[in-house]
Amino acid sequence: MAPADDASLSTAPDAAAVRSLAVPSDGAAETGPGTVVWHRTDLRIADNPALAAAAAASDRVLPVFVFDPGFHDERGAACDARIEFLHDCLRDLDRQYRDVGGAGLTYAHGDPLDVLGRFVDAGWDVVAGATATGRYGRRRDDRAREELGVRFVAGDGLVRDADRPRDGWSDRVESWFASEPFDWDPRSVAVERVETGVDPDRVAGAYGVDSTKTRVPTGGRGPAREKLDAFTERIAGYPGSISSPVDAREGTSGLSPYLRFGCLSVREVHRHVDERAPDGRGKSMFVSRLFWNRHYTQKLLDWPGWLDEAVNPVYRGFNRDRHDPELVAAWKRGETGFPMVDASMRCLRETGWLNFRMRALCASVYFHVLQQPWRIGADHFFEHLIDGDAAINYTQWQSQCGLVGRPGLRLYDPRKQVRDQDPDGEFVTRWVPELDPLPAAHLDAPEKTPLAVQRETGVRIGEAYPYPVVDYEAARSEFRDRYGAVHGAAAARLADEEIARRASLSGGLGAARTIAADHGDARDPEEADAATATQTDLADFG
Ligand SMILES: Cc1cc2nc3c(=O)[nH]c(=O)nc-3n(C[C@H](O)[C@H](O)[C@H](O)COP(=O)(O)OP(=O)(O)OC[C@H]3O[C@@H](n4cnc5c(N)ncnc54)[C@H](O)[C@@H]3O)c2cc1C
Repeated sequence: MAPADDASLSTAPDAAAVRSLAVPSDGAAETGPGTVVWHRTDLRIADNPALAAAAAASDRVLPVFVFDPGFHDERGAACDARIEFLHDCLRDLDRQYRDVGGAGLTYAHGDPLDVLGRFVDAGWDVVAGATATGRYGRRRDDRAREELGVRFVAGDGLVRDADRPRDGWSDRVESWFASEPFDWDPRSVAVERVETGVDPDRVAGAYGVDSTKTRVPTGGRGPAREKLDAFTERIAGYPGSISSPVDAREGTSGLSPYLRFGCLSVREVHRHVDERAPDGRGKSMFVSRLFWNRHYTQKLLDWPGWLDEAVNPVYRGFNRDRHDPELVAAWKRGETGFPMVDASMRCLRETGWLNFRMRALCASVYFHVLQQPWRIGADHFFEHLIDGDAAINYTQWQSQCGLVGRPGLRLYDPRKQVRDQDPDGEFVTRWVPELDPLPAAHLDAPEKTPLAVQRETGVRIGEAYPYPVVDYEAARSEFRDRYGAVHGAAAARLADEEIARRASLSGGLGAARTIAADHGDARDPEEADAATATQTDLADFG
């Protein structure tokens, strides 16, 4: 997005406004004016560890969201639709505070350290929920802790207090799911607010936020609860609707953007489904996804480098020498000549959402077939996904590409995905309308359509729609050779404790050592066709 009149938004609130917040006359001055709750990705007042801690510590809390120019200006990695979704969530958070009798949410703007520093100078304490972040966020939070004394409150189910976080991890997460939510009593604290002149509309105007995406859900806790209720009703149909990109749109929960911005806590979702959904496969599969959410987030907590470089050093720079900007552009635009990939990439760009299988397919074709550097692809996803969550997106990309060094590379065949997941061509022709006149039988590989059919339907491959940008079989086999040549070395590196820790496998260091022992230095990686491979089961989180 282009900043429109960024200059009109200075750092706010200014120090005078912060000082002007009246200090209560009841002696609270001795303990300071109160506690600021710095909201980040926890845009709710229920089951919020930082808010509960603030309310326990002070009679006055002041909830703040800081619009950080680094997120909103040209350095920001989020598409406008994700920012608009965030803005919905913030308006909703403001309402949540008002609904319980508080004054609402304070919208601040500027470098969070500058903004929070003004409160600290005026005597306020600051608390925030601890979150898993990449290196930038970790540096920011470290500075906030060291320079301003910000207290980061854990309570998101991730393991922070153990030398080996993966030992007994699933038991700990399970007991966190079962534990009581964080609570606070709005009648026992005054929720304060300071007027800053900043609000989501002004920020949108100042930074030129204006999304062109369609079908983007409305952010906020209200819409999130509606989705959760509706999904709980239809959960029995969940297993049958996960894989097809058409069925998944209405069949999976649609909760990912709400979980990403913390409109609901993962624990709240777990509890709701546990208590209200009928027992069965749908429920157990869904609950295992909530574990995956925590599993991938734990990975980023364990190593902030996931966003920047391959977790296994052997794969650092893999595909870099093959970087071809035209191939990357064709993938981004949805013009690769592989209809399922093209439909998915156009759908991602227009709606900001794809189901798991299509995300995995696009990542696989990008890295294994087009053989392009993984980070560019992962960044593109992260930009366009409404649920773009650094912790899940980059770790999933590395897993799907095979950068960890585990055996069992998942190579998705884009043509098989059409036959299996979209046999009538509904998804493909919705997003690649130029193929609509072709009989569905040719949609898996339009380039093989007999010329007579091309003439008859007017769909000339090479004109109306491109030939595949690479020869699929040749590229796949070449990738296997290149990958296989170094996989043994990569697996062997998992014996290195430092690498094993950062890989943060669900089975801990033991699992990493077993892979190194069984597969280290092997000549060929084991391969599993993703179309038949099953994903990690809940039982694997031991
Ligand atoms: C390359 C790639 C990138 C991805 N990037 C993201 C991302 O940025 N943000 C994101 O939330 N999910 C991401 N996912 C995981 C998954 O595709 C989405 O969570 C899911 O499609 C969201 O739709 P839903 O909420 O309807 O899912 P549901 O099937 O209803 O699942 C419920 C919740 O479980 C969690 N979940 C489901 N599948 C996974 C998974 N495989 N890994 C981790 N958590 C999971 C999510 O929080 C999701 O909202 C990615 C997957 C891949 C392969």
